[in-house]
Amino acid sequence: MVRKKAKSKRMTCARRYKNQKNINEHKRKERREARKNPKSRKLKKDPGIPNLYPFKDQLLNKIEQQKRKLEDEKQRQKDARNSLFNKNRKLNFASLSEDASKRDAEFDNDHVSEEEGISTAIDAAVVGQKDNSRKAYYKEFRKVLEAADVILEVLDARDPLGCRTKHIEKMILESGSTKRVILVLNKIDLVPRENIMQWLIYLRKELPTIAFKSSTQSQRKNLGHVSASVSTASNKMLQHSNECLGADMLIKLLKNYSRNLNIKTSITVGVIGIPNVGKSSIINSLKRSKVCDIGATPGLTKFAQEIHLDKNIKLLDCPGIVFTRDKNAEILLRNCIKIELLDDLISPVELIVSRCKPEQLMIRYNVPMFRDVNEFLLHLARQRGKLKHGGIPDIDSAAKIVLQDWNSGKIPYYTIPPVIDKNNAILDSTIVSTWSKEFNLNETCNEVEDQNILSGSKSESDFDRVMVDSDESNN
Ligand SMILES: Nc1nc2c(ncn2[C@@H]2O[C@H](COP(=O)(O)OP(=O)(O)OP(=O)(O)O)[C@@H](O)[C@H]2O)c(=O)[nH]1
Repeated sequence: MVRKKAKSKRMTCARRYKNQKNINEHKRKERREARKNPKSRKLKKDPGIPNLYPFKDQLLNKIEQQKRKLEDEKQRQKDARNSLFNKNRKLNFASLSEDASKRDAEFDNDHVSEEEGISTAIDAAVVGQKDNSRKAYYKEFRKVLEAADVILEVLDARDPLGCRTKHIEKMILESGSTKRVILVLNKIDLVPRENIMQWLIYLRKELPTIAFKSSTQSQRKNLGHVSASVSTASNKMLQHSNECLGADMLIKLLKNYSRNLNIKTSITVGVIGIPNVGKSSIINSLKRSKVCDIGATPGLTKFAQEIHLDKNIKLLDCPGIVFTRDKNAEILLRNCIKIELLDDLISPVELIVSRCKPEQLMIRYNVPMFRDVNEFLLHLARQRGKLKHGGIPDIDSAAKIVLQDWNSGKIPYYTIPPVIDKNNAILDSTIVSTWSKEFNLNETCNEVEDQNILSGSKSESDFDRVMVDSDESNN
């Protein structure tokens, strides 16, 4: 029997193109229809098991049992993970200390004596947050701490004490190791210059401190530096510039240290601080190119990253860590916890509203007079079109807007340093004088250089300010 030859499906190009065009047109039409009538896009609801099905009860029981079994299994795995982690935590200390002992035996001894303090930190870093990655961040943080010769502790100039981790500083300094700590007061463009000067005086009583503004330029390479030696007049023009300020002074300090200690190889400089203070931005500014990812979301840096600034200086970027279990409104205002992880968005906004003048918020958000935070958020939600089904104002979305503005500096705020109390000082005041020679502090970090850096920044009279109490109790 002769088999009939199958008909070829080949067609002319013209026909194929025409078919494709028709298909595209059809899909476009479907999309348009779906946009016009979103309900039609919804998946059909599962009708469930029909009542007439004779074994409905048995089937439902079986499903229920399976569900319960699955939940039990999940809980069991969770418990096992937790107990394993608790067991490992102590081991981690031992192994980390072992590494440290290779570098510096004394550091290790003190570290063990500080176990209580660090344990609190690790608890804080791991427990009580929905973000479990903090455990990994803490490990990276320890690595940086142990590898660094000089540690740059980055503080947000708007609330330096709120960002400071004094127990870590104390642990490093009292370990008797040769590690040095420099405080970097970043984001000075968000604070009036008089206030920065006050903070520099306050902080320099305990540790070398420099004022810094990271570059916020968007290009990948050739990020600009402004030298402190440029004239005051031209610096004034930099008031709104995106270029970096203070990099020269910082590099000079590090080079002085390397030269004075006659270090032939490179020095390792660890950059630490709570999330979002600008650690990665500082590294990018020093390197003059975008070598680290930066962004307004806290917790962007996830691993320690090594960057070679030049043959003498190696920088280590570090994930930011919050050293407290507490999640009170004060801490939330430091932008160190992701807004998405907050259970209560209203309390921090309430704190902001209580600190701002009502007129300030009314002008900024173009809302009418309000009596309390709820009324303010209702106005704002309506004004910004943040509405839920049925036109109900979405106050959570409105609260997010306010928190984002607070953190990005659109609502300007700053803190005043407390009165210097020698009896209350945690760090020994002799530290600065001892280190002064190593860093040539008197030559590099003096008032004239500071004035040069700050001459372009805004003065107190230009600020419609919000005053915040300087609170370090949570660190
Ligand atoms: N205005 C201003 N903004 C800055 C400055 N430095 C950093 N920022 C901004 O602050 C935000 C956080 O900067 P990052 O460098 O990502 O901060 P980080 O400390 O590395 O953050 P994590 O990776 O979360 O630990 C970014 O939106 C930066 O643009 C500064 O000097 N001035």
